[in-house]
Amino acid sequence: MNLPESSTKSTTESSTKSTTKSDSLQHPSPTLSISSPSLHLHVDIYKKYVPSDTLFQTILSKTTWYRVKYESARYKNQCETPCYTNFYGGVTSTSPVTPYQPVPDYLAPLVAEVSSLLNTPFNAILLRLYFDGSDNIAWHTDGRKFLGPTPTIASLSFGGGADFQLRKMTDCWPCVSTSAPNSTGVRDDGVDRSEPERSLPVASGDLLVMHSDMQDHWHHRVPSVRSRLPRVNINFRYILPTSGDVGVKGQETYYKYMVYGDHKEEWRGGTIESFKYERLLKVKGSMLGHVGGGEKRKSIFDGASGGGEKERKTTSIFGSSAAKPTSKASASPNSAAPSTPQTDENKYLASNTTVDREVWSDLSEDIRNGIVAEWLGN
Ligand SMILES: O=C(O)CCC(=O)C(=O)O
Ligand SMILES: [Fe+2]
Repeated sequence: MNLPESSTKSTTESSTKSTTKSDSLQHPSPTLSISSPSLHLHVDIYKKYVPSDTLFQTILSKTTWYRVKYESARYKNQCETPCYTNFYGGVTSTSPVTPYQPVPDYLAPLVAEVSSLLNTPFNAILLRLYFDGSDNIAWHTDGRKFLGPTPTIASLSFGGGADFQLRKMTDCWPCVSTSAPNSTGVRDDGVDRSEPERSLPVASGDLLVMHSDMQDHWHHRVPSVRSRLPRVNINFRYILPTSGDVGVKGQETYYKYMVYGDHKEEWRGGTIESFKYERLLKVKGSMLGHVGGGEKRKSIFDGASGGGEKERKTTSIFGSSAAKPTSKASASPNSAAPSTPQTDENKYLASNTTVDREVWSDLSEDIRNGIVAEWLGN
């Protein structure tokens, strides 16, 4: 928030998304914009959008978290969501049957600021607490009818870093169908295996935005990792007020899977199990001990992506792939030994797995494009 205007926007293929709004003087430009209409891939990243950890601490101390339990209609078994959640807002606060919790006062200015930045009047937020590295969210799309055809989804991270991963779909779940234009006629899982997965490291304060038609073509997830410091994610959604019953039902679904699961009445009665961060720390805190003196960020290349799946080729723009010899920036990050000249390029390559906003901005256009092109698999 209120980042200086010095950050430089980098785009590939096209830069159709305008950031030159009338109030752009107050808003930062994305640190990085991925815009590939042919791949339907549209991601903007604002590194360190929130520069301090104050808000993170406030969220941790104030939020009531739920670990939602429900019976899966598909698998007919008891499920528990794989991280702690809560949900606020939505289109209606008046219906006696529709659940609604107002956005807390201390988060309202943030919602207003992100709404203004992205020109989207977000009216709902979804909070997730990944207490440790085992908490995760599986492959999914955020596309829902009541969010409109090309929803802008903003995702703000605090605390421990994570790999935000993307995989291309031939026809996005849940609408996998044999009648899709590019369907082979065989019903499959809809994953486009010809396209490498992407992995974007996100750190505390980073705002990641998916927009345009991306939810129809890409899944995303945050996999388990061997260790991670507690991480909070705020996801900003705009439920269309005009979406009528569909919107109200959609809102209810969010509350079901983020708040009360199959225990709506207990929630209403105030007896559903909930968690405060302090309590979690007391009960589970010792497990964080093995994180040791600090969190170890792992790139997907060293097999720490977790999730128990067979890994496919994944590229990382901020991680070690940036050091692969497909661009001028071909030295290994570790090769930035003391004797290496401290050029911007070398500083970038030496900069761990997280891009340094200043260094990235200072890289020449062709190096940035080379790295982005590599990330896109071009
Ligand atoms: O934690 C994240 O970065 C992503 C969360 C997410 O995808 C969601 O809430 O839909
Ligand atoms: Fe999501």
